[in-house]
Amino acid sequence: MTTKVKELGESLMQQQQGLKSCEGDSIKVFVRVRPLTKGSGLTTDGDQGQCLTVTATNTIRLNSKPEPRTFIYDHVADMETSQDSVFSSVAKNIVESCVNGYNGTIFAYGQTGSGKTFTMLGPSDSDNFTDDQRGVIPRSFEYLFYLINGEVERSGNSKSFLCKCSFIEIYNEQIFDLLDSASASLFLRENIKKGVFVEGAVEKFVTSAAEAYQVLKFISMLNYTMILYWQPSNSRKSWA
Ligand SMILES: Nc1ncnc2c1ncn2[C@@H]1O[C@H](COP(=O)(O)OP(=O)(O)OP(=O)(O)O)[C@@H](O)[C@H]1O
Repeated sequence: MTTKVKELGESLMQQQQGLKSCEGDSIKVFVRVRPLTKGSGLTTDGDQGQCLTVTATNTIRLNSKPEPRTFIYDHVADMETSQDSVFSSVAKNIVESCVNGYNGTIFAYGQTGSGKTFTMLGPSDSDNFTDDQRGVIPRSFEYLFYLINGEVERSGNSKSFLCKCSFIEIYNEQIFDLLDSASASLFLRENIKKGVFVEGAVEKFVTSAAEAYQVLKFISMLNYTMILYWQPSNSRKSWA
């Protein structure tokens, strides 16, 4: 337990040092503390002392020895925080900005079993488009199309939106198209009109949250794990 607390402390320290170098608030860091679920090997095994405590909506106290340490983030979700509440604090503003013409990224990072897939997609054994526990991605699809439909209605159909989605995997510093498993690795390009883009990646047109979710389901059926960033050396992966 002590080693675990030390490792966690070092990891939190590194994250905080990274934060200090970020100017302004265009990058926000949210922490979610996952519950100790039965059967996952992540219970406290009789030792009821938890290695950290959420002391405020933006603060974690690490119960380290000899002194506890406090870390501050933009937002901290505790073990009881619902999927809906995580969506509201993490993704809602980004989806709204997106409809107003700004780029946005939501990136989940954490060690294996820490809850990235649960947070981003939902429980592994459910239909994550209808489940109450569905995660940030299906909720973002729904909210995006809710906002789009509202805009179109308010404009008396004079406004229209075009939505396309791509799914790519970055593995060993190569980019692969998950919507075209036959394609060779792709290249990242940049131009004035499009900004940064992946040349040749398949783009699927979608007109509703349900359609966007069907594309996501297609990827899952192919047994891909939607890994957009992968560090094979320590088997950590991230969702974006
Ligand atoms: N906040 C939570 N509430 C309830 N269960 C959770 C929560 N977070 C994670 N879990 C459960 O913990 C287990 C591991 O979570 P998950 O698969 O999301 O981790 P991961 O970070 O994606 O792991 P990996 O990197 O190995 O794929 C799953 O059974 C998931 O349902």
